[in-house]
This record gives sequence, structure tokens and C-alpha cells, in this order.
Amino acid sequence: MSVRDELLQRFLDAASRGDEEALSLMLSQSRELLDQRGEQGWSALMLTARNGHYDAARVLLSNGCDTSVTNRSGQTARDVALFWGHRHIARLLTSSPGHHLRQLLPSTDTEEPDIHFNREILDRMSDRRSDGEWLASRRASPETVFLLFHALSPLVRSGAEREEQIKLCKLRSAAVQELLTSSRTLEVFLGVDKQQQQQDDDDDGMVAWFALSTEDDPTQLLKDKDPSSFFLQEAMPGLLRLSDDDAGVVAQARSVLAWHSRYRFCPTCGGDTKVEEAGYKRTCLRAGCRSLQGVHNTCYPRVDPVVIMLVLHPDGKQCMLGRKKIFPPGMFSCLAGFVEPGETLEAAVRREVQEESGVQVGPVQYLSSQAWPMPSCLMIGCHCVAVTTDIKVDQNEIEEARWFTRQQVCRNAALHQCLSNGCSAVNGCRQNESPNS
Ligand SMILES: NC(=O)c1ccc[n+]([C@@H]2O[C@H](COP(=O)([O-])OP(=O)(O)OC[C@H]3O[C@@H](n4cnc5c(N)ncnc54)[C@H](O)[C@@H]3O)[C@@H](O)[C@H]2O)c1
Ligand SMILES: [Mg+2]
Ligand SMILES: [Mg+2]
Ligand SMILES: [Mg+2]
Ligand SMILES: [Zn+2]
Repeated sequence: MSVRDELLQRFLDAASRGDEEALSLMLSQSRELLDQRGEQGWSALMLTARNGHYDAARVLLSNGCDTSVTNRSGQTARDVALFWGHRHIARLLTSSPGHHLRQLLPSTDTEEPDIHFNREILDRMSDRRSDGEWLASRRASPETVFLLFHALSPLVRSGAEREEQIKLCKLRSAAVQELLTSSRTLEVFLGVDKQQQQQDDDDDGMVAWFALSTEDDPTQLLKDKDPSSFFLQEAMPGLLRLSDDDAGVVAQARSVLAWHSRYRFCPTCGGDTKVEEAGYKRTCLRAGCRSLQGVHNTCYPRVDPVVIMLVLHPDGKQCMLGRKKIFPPGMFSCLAGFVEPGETLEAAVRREVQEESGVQVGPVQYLSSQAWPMPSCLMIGCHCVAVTTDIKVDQNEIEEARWFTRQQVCRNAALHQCLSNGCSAVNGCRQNESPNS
């Protein structure tokens, strides 16, 4: 027997006996022993699992041994532990695969980021939605703010400070009298100004905000109200040009209005509906409809959960970005996809990444979320770590996906910033550079 073989035999014997001290000492002198295998392909970890030596198994794990290897019968150390009835060791080995991958996930101990569409300047005061008297008094108050929408586009004007920025037109009661009484107007109570609320806790002092959606031809409306105002043409990237305060209000208003525009009839029986709760409910008008018995989510504004994930390479130095065919040239983004019924966020992340890029994902970690009012998604941002690295895009949805280094992404972060601030040169920026350039 060679010196090497003799050393390996002594190492495997120590594992069989559960001699932690001997294992630690031998590993400190000769690390390559860790995953070496002896007769029938048995590793030291398998031998500790066979003989129920929990602490010795932990010594091997803390040295980073590979839990996925199998012996000649195709068993992993966990299989061996289960076969011999050592369930505590099997549990130890269950929590270990992917442990080193989990360490690649960033710390979750960070502040909630200030993301476009997420700022809430209004207290929604949902308890007031059925208080007709109070709503009528707010509607009539000269302080009340009305936002006007047509075909889901808000009425805006150019920002004073920066040319690329746009501002919501905040109309007062006198300017919208006609609209308020028109059957072609839909009204949604959005809430009251949080800042004003803090200064003045008298109910009448509250500054209420409403969204009004009009079916009327906007040309005439604009001429009457404010000649410098206009209905925003395209939601993307138009809505990115709003300030964070305005964007938060639009996220709420646009999502609710989009729901009204798509759910005019009862989803249960197809009957006509009436709007209730200040724009937050549609109730079926057909007597006997099942939706009138008990509480049904079909009567309330819908939100579609979508996972959006940054896939980290197992080397910890790269991440995956992809591009859809419909993206402007040069634009890459995180992969994303709708959560399906009966699915957890983690499962949705793994499935969408696999479908779109062919890459298998291990650990998944939630980061933060974003309201996405096109028309009404909740983007659920996650980090995850890949356990395979070969990319094979689905070709239907994703045209290309690649691994990018940290430097490549950082170089383009400035461009992203530029996009989220509503840079007027967005198209130029996106076309001129890609994360790979
Ligand atoms: N990086 C991004 O891709 C990104 C960024 C910001 C926002 N979003 C939003 O996320 C949403 C989902 O992303 P995706 O398009 O990659 O999803 P996806 O990968 O699940 O694919 C979309 C397709 O899934 C089907 N689908 C399944 N459930 C659906 C549902 N509830 N509504 C609509 N279609 C459904 C449709 O065929 C649709 O074409 C998009 O609407 C987009 O507005 C995506
Ligand atoms: Mg997708
Ligand atoms: Mg998909
Ligand atoms: Mg999908
Ligand atoms: Zn019905």
C-alpha cells in the first residue's frame, strides 16, 4: 500500500469511528483527503452517516465537503443516513447542499429602497370609502385635488425645473364641476394628503385626492382647462418622467382605473355592475348572482404578482440579464414572469428562470417589491443563485440572455439611472451602449 493510500485509509477509519479530533488534524495537514473515496466509492462523510457520528459529520461539513457525491450504489451521504435510521444526520445534510451558494446572496439587512411608483404621499383611508356624506363634503371642498385621466393616461404638463420632467395637473373642484356630474366620468377616491393630515387632525382640514377618468374627447377638455396641459401619450417610458411623489399616486390611480376598464361586467355571471366604495368595488346588478353571496375577490381591483429576479452565477462574480424581442436595441434586464396559481414565489423564480434561460436555480431570496401600473402588476424583486450555468434561451419570449460581470453592469448603471430619471436621451443612451459594450 502506498503512503497516500495508507493516509486515506486512516482518514476513512477515523470517520467510521467518529473521531473528530483525528479528522480535524488530518485535514489541517492534507485537505485533499476531504472528498476522496475508498472501497465501493465511500467518502468519509458517508462513513460518518453510516455509523451515526453527527459531530464528525459536522467537522467534515464545516471543512466544505461535497454532499452531492454518490457511492457505487448511487447513494449520497444523506441516503446512507436515512437508510441506517440516522434522521438527525439526514437533516443536517439536507440543510447543507447549497449552503455555500446561499452565502453568495447579499445581506437582507438593508433599508427599504426608494423606488419609482412606490412612494405613498396619501393615506388611503379605506374606512371612508363607504362614507357618502364625508366624500361629498371632500368633493365640494376648494382644497381637494382632482387628477384627470383619459384612456388610462394622466393629464400632465411639462416640469418647470427640468425639461424632461413632467408634472401631474392638480385640478380644483371648480374646474371639474361638469365632469363630476357627467355619467361618462368614473371617480376613484385616492386618499388624503399625509403631510396635511399631520398638521391638522380636524376632518374638514384634510386634503382629499380623487382620480377622474373621462370618456369625453380630451381636445375640448384641454382647451378649456389649461392649454399647456396634455394627456401623456405612452405609459412607458412616459410615466418614468414623473417625480417620485406623482408616480406613487399614478401607480394607485392607473391600476384601479385599468381594472374598471377591463372588468365592466360581472366576472361570475356576465351581468351589469355598479361602482361602489368610492371606486374600489364593482357589485353585480343581477339578482341571485353567486358573487352577491359572501365576499368575492372578483368584486375588487385585481393585482397580478410577478417575480423579477437577478440570477447570480455560482462564481459570485457575474449575473444573468436577458432581452425580450420587444425591448429597444441594446437593452438587457432581469428576467421576470407571472406567478402562477398554486405556486410560491421561490417556485415561480425557479420555473421562470428555467423556462426562459434553461438555467437551474438553487437558493432564492426576496429583496423588495414595486408597484407596476401597466396595467396592475406587483413586481416582487428577488436574488437567486444558479446551480447550472449553460444558457439556452426559450426563443419565444427571450431573444438573448448572457452572464455579465459586475464591472459591465456598473458601467451601465449610470444609463439605468438616466432612464429612471426620465432622461430625454433615453433612446439614444439605450441604443448606444449595451451591458456588453
Ligand atoms: N424585466 C422585465 O421583463 C420586466 C420589468 C418590469 C416589469 N415587467 C412586467 O412584468 C410582467 C410579466 O413579465 P413577463 O412578460 O416576462 O411574464 P412571463 O415571463 O410570465 O411571460 C408573459 C406571458 O405569459 C402569459 N401570461 C401568464 N400569466 C399572465 C397574466 N396574468 N397576465 C398576462 N400574461 C400572462 C402570456 O402569454 C404572456 O405573454 C410584464 O407584464 C411586464 O410589464 C417586466
Ligand atoms: Mg418573462
Ligand atoms: Mg416567462
Ligand atoms: Mg410565465
Ligand atoms: Zn354577477
